[in-house]
Amino acid sequence: MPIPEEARHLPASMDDAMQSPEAAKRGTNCFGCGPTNPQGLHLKFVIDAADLTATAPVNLTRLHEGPPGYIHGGIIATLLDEAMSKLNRPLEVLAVTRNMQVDYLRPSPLNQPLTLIGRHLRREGRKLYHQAELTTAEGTILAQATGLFLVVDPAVLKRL
Ligand SMILES: CCCCC/C=C\C/C=C\C/C=C\C/C=C\CCCC(=O)SCCNC(=O)CCNC(=O)[C@H](O)C(C)(C)COP(=O)(O)OP(=O)(O)OC[C@H]1O[C@@H](n2cnc3c(N)ncnc32)[C@H](O)[C@@H]1OP(=O)(O)O
Repeated sequence: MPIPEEARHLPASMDDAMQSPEAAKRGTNCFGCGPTNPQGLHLKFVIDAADLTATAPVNLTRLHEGPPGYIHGGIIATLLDEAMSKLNRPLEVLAVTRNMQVDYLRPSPLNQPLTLIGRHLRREGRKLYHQAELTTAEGTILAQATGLFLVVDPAVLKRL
């Protein structure tokens, strides 16, 4: 399966490196957004390259339950991390999470349409500062995170 646009973490300049069948197989297996990962969250992001945001609808079931009726906190952190990581492509960088801080403001319900959004705040050299939120359909913020992502040399891909 070719890697769909919403499942890409790499800058467009690296698309050629992801053409081989093996790279495409690995590139569709991300736990957050990979369409072929049977255990994955299958998030589908829309990227706004002008605003530098990545937005995805979320509606999880008991498979990801923590407190009864609510999303597990570790899964919430995953959602927020994933939303921030999606900013690689509009920023034209390869970057990975170095540090993130999560604030769980309210319990995040299962079986309800929620919105996940990642936003780029600023860049200082190879340090990218991002922010992400999980909100209700009405816009109430349930959880938020700030993240430090570090730009890495695209040559690391060859070593993996
Ligand atoms: C992890 C694999 C790496 C290879 C990636 C290749 C392909 C990846 C493909 C797609 C990539 C994108 C995402 C796909 C997957 C999932 C999506 C979700 C995102 C993730 O799930 S992604 C996985 C989790 N992620 C990691 O697995 C990172 C493990 N990690 C490392 O691989 C190293 O850590 C690295 C290379 C990042 C940096 O290593 P390094 O040696 O180059 O950098 P160093 O340590 O020198 O720090 C540099 C400057 O950051 C400052 N600094 C550090 N910590 C700070 C803090 N807390 N607050 C403020 N500043 C801080 C220092 O103070 C220094 O600052 P200064 O330069 O000013 O002195």
